[in-house]
Amino acid sequence: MNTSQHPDLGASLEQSRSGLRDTHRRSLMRALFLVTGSALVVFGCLQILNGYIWLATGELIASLILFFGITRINRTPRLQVWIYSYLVTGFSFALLIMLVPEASVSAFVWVLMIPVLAYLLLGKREGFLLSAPFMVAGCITFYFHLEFVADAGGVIDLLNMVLCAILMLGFIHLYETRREEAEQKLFTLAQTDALTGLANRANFQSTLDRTLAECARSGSGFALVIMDIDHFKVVNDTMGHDAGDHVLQNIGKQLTERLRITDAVGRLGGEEFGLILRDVKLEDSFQLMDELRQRIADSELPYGDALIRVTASFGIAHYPDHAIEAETLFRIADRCLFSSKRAGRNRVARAGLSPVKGPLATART
Ligand SMILES: Nc1nc2c(ncn2[C@@H]2O[C@H](COP(=O)(O)OP(=O)(O)OP(=O)(O)O)[C@@H](O)[C@H]2O)c(=O)[nH]1
Repeated sequence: MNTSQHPDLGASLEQSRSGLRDTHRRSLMRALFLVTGSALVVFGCLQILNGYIWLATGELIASLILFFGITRINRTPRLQVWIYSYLVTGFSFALLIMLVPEASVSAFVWVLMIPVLAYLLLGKREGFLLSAPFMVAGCITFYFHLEFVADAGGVIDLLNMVLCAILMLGFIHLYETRREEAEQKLFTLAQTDALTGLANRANFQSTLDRTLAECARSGSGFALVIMDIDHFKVVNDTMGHDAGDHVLQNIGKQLTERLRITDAVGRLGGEEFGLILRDVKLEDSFQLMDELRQRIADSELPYGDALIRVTASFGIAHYPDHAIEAETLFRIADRCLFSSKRAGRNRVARAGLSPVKGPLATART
């Protein structure tokens, strides 16, 4: 049964593991393109004044590519390719500058920017894999650049650089790990009903929308079921709210245990649950729900010294037999549920047919 590992949630988490969310990554890339593109124009002009025509040409061409990138980055489906191209070229270029014998010591501060950009744009795993080798290469280049590493001043410079690079990488790694965990927790909370652990209404609705789209493509059918516990108020009023909560949790468990992994269950609110049964015919979904109804009616739930018995009513709408839109399916299933309740409760009703009679509802302690 598919609840907490909701595919939409999975996709969101996958995006979260790539560093910033897509829209933020695009904004950051645009800002980076603008800043580096402009800086390259300035550097290019300075190189011309210094007489380094080839270097100036390279920098000006790179700045043109970056300005072109600003116009593309918002719409490109290949965001990851753009990010990798930018980071690998940028980091390699920074290393190249550091390798030039006349390079200023200040050029090496860019080594510390490597993990910041890589983690923000690629997330923890890929960010580490990309930044670690470039940072090591930067530190080694710095070592050779110092030349007089044997004297105390050189050793201090080298240690400052290495320590700062390690701390930078470590802190960013820790920060990104915590951020991913917090985001994962928030996603789960936002999509889950806290009491039962099932998908909440919004999560269930998006599963229904996705199921509709998939079934429209594959041509298969599914059933939307709305289930409501009968006279649930009596349980709350006679045994207390905690007993009511206990019943809701137990019913949630019974539903998830009985259904297939490809099916979905959610708590729509109060004592109402929603079920999506994939690849079933109307008649089969009816049989399955009647079996579930009987199982709920037969079970006795221990609570303290008492045994609680409840019954439930069901309404079924079938895609595509009854409707092909989520809203209409919901309306039909709801109408069927209402007719089950009106006919005496503890029943299953499907659209187009009259409710099938079952034994009367009971709530007994
Ligand atoms: N314990 C508990 N009770 C809840 C929760 N959410 C809603 N309820 C209660 O569920 C009850 C629903 O009552 P009604 O809407 O009258 O429905 P019912 O008593 O089940 O009657 P029918 O649906 O007509 O069979 C109310 O007493 C609500 O307070 C919850 O999270 N926990």
